[in-house]
Amino acid sequence: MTRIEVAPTGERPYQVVVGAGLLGELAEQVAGRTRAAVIHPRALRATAEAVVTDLRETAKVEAHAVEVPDGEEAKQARVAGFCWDVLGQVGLTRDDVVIGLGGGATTDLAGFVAATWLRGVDLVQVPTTVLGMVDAAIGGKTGIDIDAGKNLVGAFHHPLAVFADLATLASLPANERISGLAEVVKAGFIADPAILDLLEDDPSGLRHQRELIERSIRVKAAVVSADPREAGRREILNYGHTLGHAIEKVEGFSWRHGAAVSVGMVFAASLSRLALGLDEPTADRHRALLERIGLPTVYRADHWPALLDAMRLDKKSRGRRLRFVVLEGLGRPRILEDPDRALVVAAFSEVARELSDLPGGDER
Ligand SMILES: NC(=O)c1ccc[n+]([C@@H]2O[C@H](COP(=O)([O-])OP(=O)(O)OC[C@H]3O[C@@H](n4cnc5c(N)ncnc54)[C@H](O)[C@@H]3O)[C@@H](O)[C@H]2O)c1
Ligand SMILES: O=C(O)C(=O)C[C@@H](O)[C@H](O)[C@H](O)COP(=O)(O)O
Ligand SMILES: [Zn+2]
Repeated sequence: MTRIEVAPTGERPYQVVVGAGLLGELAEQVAGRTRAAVIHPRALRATAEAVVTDLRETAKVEAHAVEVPDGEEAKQARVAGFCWDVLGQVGLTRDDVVIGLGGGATTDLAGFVAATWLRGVDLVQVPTTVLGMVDAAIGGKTGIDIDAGKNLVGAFHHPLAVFADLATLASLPANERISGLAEVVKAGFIADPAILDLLEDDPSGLRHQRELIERSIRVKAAVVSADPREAGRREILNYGHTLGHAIEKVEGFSWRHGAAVSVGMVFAASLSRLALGLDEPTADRHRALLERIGLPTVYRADHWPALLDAMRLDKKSRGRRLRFVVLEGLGRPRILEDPDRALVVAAFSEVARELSDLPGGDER
């Protein structure tokens, strides 16, 4: 078992525990509470039942399963409302705890519910996807989507602990694992290039899975510890996300997050080359690696006006100015303020394809 500390300035420090079979650890964490609400997606009903039984029998906690839709469908105001109603019915108090069990969509929702219920109750995150383990469950960003865009409503609310149980990944579909690898690649380009070497050695991410997960967690833990509320440095975790989130919005949240971020990183690498002179081998390494992993690297050209509109509501924007995370070099991210529009269009043209030239299949 590995324990990685997150020590956000001004907040209580907590651990990300990585291992296989962490139910006992979870029971120990919540023992002493009266109630726990385990928010989980439909796909994890059996796992949630096992967790609830264990919490009741081992930790003597009155645990309740709260089932929400799978994936992004859960990140909606009406689903948060459903969860609040259930918490009201079971009488969850400020001494009790919300547990987010699932992928990033579930942990984002559960975190938001915990942040808002009674103006904030304790939260424990149990990510069950690669993406949730390396990114979403850590760092306290919680939220939901609205028609105007991705994650536009939310709160910062750090968990008490994160239990990344590698055994849960056994049932994860391959396309979800691949989507999660996009955030692993992001961690590689912005902070830890050894991650890129490991993925180039085995693009499935399976042979080096544990090392990839732990290295990515360390990147995220270091960044959010230094800047828990995104006053500055934390923005680097948004590499590839300005265009990525816009794609998710324009596609009605039907694309996987990692797939959208993958296209967004190829775009950001092109912008880095055009605006800052990022060296070509590093820029080209993005597309080459993401394609080998099986992630998309192109997007339909005709959606550019809608993407631009969506990017204006990105949380990094200030007034009318767009801001992007770009690379000066490998592992050297920075913010690019209000770049010349011609450069942004030129970078987009490198990922843009006519509809007839787009690959078929379920690339998203
Ligand atoms: N808060 C943050 O810092 C942060 C960081 C990165 C991403 N995110 C968010 O995370 C979300 C994406 O998360 P995700 O990629 O984990 O996808 P997801 O939560 O949508 O899960 C993908 C699918 O896999 C199912 N699933 C989850 N665990 C499973 C398992 N072990 N076995 C079988 N099926 C399982 C889910 O029910 C869902 O259908 C996006 O909404 C994104 O915005 C948040
Ligand atoms: O933790 C962060 O900070 C991130 O930006 C991590 C991202 O991978 C993640 O997708 C996050 O939800 C994006 O946040 P947002 O503030 O751009 O909505
Ligand atoms: Zn992300």
